[in-house]
Amino acid sequence: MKSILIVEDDITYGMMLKTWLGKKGFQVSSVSSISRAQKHIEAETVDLILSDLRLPDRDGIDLLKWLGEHSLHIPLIIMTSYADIQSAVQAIKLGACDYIAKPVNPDELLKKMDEALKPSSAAPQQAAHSSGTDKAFAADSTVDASSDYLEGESDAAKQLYNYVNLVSPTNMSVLINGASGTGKEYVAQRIHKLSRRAKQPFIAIDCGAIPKELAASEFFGHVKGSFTGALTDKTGAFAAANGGTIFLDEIGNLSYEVQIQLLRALQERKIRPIGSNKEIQVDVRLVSATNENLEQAIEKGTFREDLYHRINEFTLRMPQLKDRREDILLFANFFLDQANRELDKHLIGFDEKASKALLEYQWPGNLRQMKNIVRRATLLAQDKFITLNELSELQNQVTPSAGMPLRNEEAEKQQIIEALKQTGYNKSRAAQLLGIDRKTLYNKLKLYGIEL
Ligand SMILES: Nc1ncnc2c1ncn2[C@@H]1O[C@H](COP(=O)(O)OP(=O)(O)OP(=O)(O)O)[C@@H](O)[C@H]1O
Repeated sequence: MKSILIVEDDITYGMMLKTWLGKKGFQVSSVSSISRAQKHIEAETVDLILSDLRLPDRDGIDLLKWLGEHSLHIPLIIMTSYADIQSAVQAIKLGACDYIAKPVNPDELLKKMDEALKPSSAAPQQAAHSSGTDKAFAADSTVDASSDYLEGESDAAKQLYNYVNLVSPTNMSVLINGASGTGKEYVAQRIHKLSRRAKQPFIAIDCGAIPKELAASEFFGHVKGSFTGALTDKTGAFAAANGGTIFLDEIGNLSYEVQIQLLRALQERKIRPIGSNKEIQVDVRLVSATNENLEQAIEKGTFREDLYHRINEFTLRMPQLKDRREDILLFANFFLDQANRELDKHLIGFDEKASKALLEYQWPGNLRQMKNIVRRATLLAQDKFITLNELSELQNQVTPSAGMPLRNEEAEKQQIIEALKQTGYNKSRAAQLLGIDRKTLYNKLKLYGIEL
């Protein structure tokens, strides 16, 4: 597999390019300055460099000169938003094999890369972006699968783990966005395991669970006597995670004051325990998770925009279980195996009706709910297979054409919301499920102020 180095200071653009080339079967690294590029080239094999022209420290031309001075014959394609002919000509004179104007046209780039890789390629017949190497790329992404972890085979899962594999080795702050129980913490651990920090600590903090007054001490530690109740010195999570990864779950729950302190710690890479006058240098990678819309929280003024940008250099969106149908039975059987081991049972699987019910259920609580339901069913099952009898929870969802009981307005509103969730917000199907026509559903959405 050919290895490509992208030198680009626009992180989002670099990441996009990296993802795309990764899918084409290249092994891609991305750095954002010339000095980092030099370090990378000294440490790793690079077959081709794609470099921006203007970078924060120096420009692509300097990189070319440096390569020449070090007799490194690595083909380099200049990418430039300022497709000015002068710089391009100068770059080519200095040994760049080509240049391409930004925004880059994908086909044109692939063609130029092909050209650039040809002369030095040891095995030219092995086209780097053939479907064969695409497969190799996918296979790479599943290495390290441990028995307590399942990725899934749906498109949504493949896309998610493609991103996880891309972002893990970087130092980027990752924000994992998704509904409760979708596996956000699992993904955070995965990012840590696949990073260079894997041997260092992974410290998880549930920001929703720590009392407001104690949050700063949890993060940064305190010295004995610094406040009532500080009976001993305490090491905060940042110091404990030094060299490793800190995972802040439900980050939207942090108070405004703690957000300010957190931002400072991230910007300056230094923390000061409460009551101490000594600052401690820390090197921590941040992964955060939320199930709320932080952009809305910013608009409401409850979440700081500057912190949001700090924690969100890369966003991962967790798919809901109902949107990864191909994975439902995989996970159900996986949780069954886990429960078998845990409860010392030997069930074989789910019978046909049970499997159908698993597939039809909407899983509002996602993987966590499924794991609990399967564990309970495993405990209850008398025979070799789990049947509908052990899956009574699955019967509680709104059933088709039940007709909507006009109990009270709140109950009706909740039922509409539930039906919408269960149908992936498809109004026609939700109306069907509720036993009312579409028009009535629209009227009720308006009446209850339900916005989609
Ligand atoms: N990929 C996976 N493979 C196997 N089990 C998983 C996977 N993802 C999640 N789980 C299981 O589902 C449960 C819920 O996952 P997790 O706690 O990561 O979800 P979450 O999105 O962080 O939830 P919350 O928002 O409620 O904190 C975990 O206890 C774990 O057992």
